[in-house]
Amino acid sequence: MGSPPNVPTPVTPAGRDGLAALLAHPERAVVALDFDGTLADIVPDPEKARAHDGAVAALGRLVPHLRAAAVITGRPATVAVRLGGFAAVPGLEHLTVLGHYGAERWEASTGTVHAPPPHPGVAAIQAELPGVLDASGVWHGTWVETAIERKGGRAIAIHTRRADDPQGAFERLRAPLTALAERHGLIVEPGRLVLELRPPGMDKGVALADWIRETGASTVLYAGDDLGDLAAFAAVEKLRSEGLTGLLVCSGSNEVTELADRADLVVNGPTGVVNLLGALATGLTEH
Ligand SMILES: O=P(O)(O)OC[C@H]1O[C@H](O[C@H]2O[C@H](CO)[C@@H](O)[C@H](O)[C@H]2O)[C@H](O)[C@@H](O)[C@@H]1O
Repeated sequence: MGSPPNVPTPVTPAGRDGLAALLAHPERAVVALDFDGTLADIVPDPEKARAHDGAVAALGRLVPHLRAAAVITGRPATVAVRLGGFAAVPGLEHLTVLGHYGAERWEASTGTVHAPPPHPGVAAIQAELPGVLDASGVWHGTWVETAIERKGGRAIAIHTRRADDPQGAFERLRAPLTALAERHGLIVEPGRLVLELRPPGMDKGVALADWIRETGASTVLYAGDDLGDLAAFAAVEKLRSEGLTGLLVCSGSNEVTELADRADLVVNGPTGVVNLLGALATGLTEH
């Protein structure tokens, strides 16, 4: 099957193979997508993020053609389900949402979440955090009132998007928050104007590779926008070296460039991702 109309051509041979395999045998292919910045536009208040217009509808049309689909996100799984509107959607009856970088798992088929016990370091960090932030020299102004995202007690994210100098605040907080995380056995996951303190031992690459293995798929499309997605990109690159076919899609932004350099296809943010998903769905439906 040639590429359907409105499906952009990947710039790499491996990406073109991945796309061709997905179109030829969608029943052997899986699609995995990041949430913030990929399926949802970046907004100043994390609680106000929502799936981009048409995202859920496009997924609802595409996913029934596929072996499986997943959202892999740094958000708690239930938060992504709520903000994305992924529950009880026709076509998404078997969607999987892997939250907290893969540590949590929500299944649309049952509505249940599996999660490990919270890491004790998170509570300890929560207690020490005000002192560390006060000592940073940037922790003042109205932005601080909404900058801490508690993430269900399983991680803590400090957002600088609403600071007067977002990048400056990010840089100034990075070292003290890294030291704080390390004191309590956590790691710092840097993202788009966010520093997240979270338990080690899981990342989107491990989560994606395990899930692909579980589905038995031979082709994967992965789309992401942020540094946390690099592990998933690396996992797809490794699986490709072992014979799997795959298409790496970057949801492009001017905040993060690292993924664009490694992607087979760069699209214009969540709008471009939704257009791609919709065009794939249309192509597979009309085939
Ligand atoms: O893995 P993701 O689904 O991409 O989640 C990563 C982090 O995304 C969220 O923060 C980002 O989106 C916010 C809403 O648009 C934005 O305000 C913030 O600047 C971005 O970094 C989320 O709030 C974090 O908890 C996630 O870890």
